[in-house]
Amino acid sequence: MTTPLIRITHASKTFALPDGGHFHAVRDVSLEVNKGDIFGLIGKSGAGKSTLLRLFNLLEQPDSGAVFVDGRELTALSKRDLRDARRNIGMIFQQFNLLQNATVFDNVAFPLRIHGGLTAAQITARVNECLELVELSGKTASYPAQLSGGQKQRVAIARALASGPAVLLCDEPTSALDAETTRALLATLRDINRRLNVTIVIVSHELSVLGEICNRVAVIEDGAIAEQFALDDAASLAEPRKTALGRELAQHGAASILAARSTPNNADTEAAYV
Ligand SMILES: Nc1ncnc2c1ncn2[C@@H]1O[C@H](COP(=O)(O)OP(=O)(O)OP(=O)(O)O)[C@@H](O)[C@H]1O
Repeated sequence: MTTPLIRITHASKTFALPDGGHFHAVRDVSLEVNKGDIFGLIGKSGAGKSTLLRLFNLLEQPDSGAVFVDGRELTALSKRDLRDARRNIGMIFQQFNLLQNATVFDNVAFPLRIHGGLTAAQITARVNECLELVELSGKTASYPAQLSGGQKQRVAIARALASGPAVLLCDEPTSALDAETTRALLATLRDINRRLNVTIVIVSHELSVLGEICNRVAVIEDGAIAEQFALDDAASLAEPRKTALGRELAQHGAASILAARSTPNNADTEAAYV
């Protein structure tokens, strides 16, 4: 049986507006993400995707509701314990958010140094391991300004993975990248998910991005989950969809399943067993 690694129950988030009013960015959202999932959040601009994602590691505090990650209720932790729990949740952003005056090595070492507990030799070994993972071993001494967008995002991924998290949150990770770099970055994320068993939650407004790597998606409309379904399951894809985005994603998923079936290896497997 699959276990939920992340569980959000009845979370809501309201922002105060300058005119004294309030804006409900997230409305009573409950969802579960299973261990090993690549879970996508899609929706129009302003639908509340990023705010919802930022509730996963409490970068935004919900007004009500609870957030559980890997068996701990984040919403019940002290500041100190939350800092500790966040080592289990890496995050990357659309604009990479690297330290501009630090080298690639120091950017990746940053979370390890602030959390303490590791020797300089252990930090060096871990940083090198993470940079190897994202194929940037040759760039340790470079500064962010000397890197391409794709390379910057790879440094951000290495930094997010440095503390060995179970979860990686990705907020529009490919929006600033061209199509080819996007494909390569998605392949890296898929590899991290499979090889390291890191559960990924990814926000995007690009259908092709989520269709490419997610096994499960939720469509966000007006701060709430309009629908969610599996993209890798033909039965789930065949069910009627409530939203236009859901319909398009389901078509994308169905096409991917068909394409996978018609690749020579799978055709051989089918021929051998059917
Ligand atoms: N700190 C804030 N204060 C006030 N309103 C906010 C704040 N953060 C977000 N909002 C509002 O909440 C709504 C949801 O924002 P959010 O960034 O979560 O949407 P999104 O679906 O990720 O959009 P996009 O795809 O454009 O990034 C928007 O209308 C936004 O203006």
